[in-house]
Amino acid sequence: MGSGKSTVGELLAARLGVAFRDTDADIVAAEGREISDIFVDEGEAHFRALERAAVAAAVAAHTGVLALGGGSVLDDGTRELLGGLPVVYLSMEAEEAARRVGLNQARPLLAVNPRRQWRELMDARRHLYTEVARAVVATDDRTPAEVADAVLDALELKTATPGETTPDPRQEKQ
Ligand SMILES: Nc1ncnc2c1ncn2[C@@H]1O[C@H](COP(=O)(O)OP(=O)(O)O)[C@@H](O)[C@H]1O
Ligand SMILES: O=C(O)C1=C[C@@H](OP(=O)(O)O)[C@@H](O)[C@H](O)C1
Ligand SMILES: [Mg+2]
Repeated sequence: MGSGKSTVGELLAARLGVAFRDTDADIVAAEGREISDIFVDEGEAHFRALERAAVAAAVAAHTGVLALGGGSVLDDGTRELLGGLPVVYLSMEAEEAARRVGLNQARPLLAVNPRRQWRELMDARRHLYTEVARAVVATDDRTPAEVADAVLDALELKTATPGETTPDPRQEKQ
């Protein structure tokens, strides 16, 4: 959570000239409510069932860049579906995670003690991210645009507009 899957995924799709999709956004759109509300109303197990279906639908139908939620790899079937696909694990250290998502209420699994919860989740999941990943890209000291460039390098992908660097959305807003 917070490594930049949604942010970098969108930039990467723009660089490649392909569509972007995010399974969390698919779930929110289909359910008509926020992820935190799904967790509160029906619990994590229900969210995981929605997520499993959302990932399967997106992997079957989508051509382009797909951002998953950080817990989707917990599902055995999902990890199988990802086998053979160019999956990128965006990594970062706990300190950076706390800076990025520590005060953000949108992630129910980090609601109480973000730094500790993030560490515990990573300790339980790191091997799963490594298992499904074709490439691992560290994000700590990189802007989202630099992460997108590193992903392109790691997967040896060509951009739709060669020679152009990815614009940094935070700079564009100023
Ligand atoms: N490389 C980065 N450097 C600094 N902040 C980042 C970086 N990547 C993402 N962020 C910020 O961190 C937060 C979480 O990013 P997000 O893309 O939602 O992560 P994820 O989808 O992996 O949970 C957002 O506020 C985003 O702007
Ligand atoms: O890691 C997790 O268990 C989760 C990650 C979130 O997505 P991001 O990884 O995009 O933050 C979201 O799916 C939900 O809050 C649960
Ligand atoms: Mg996300």
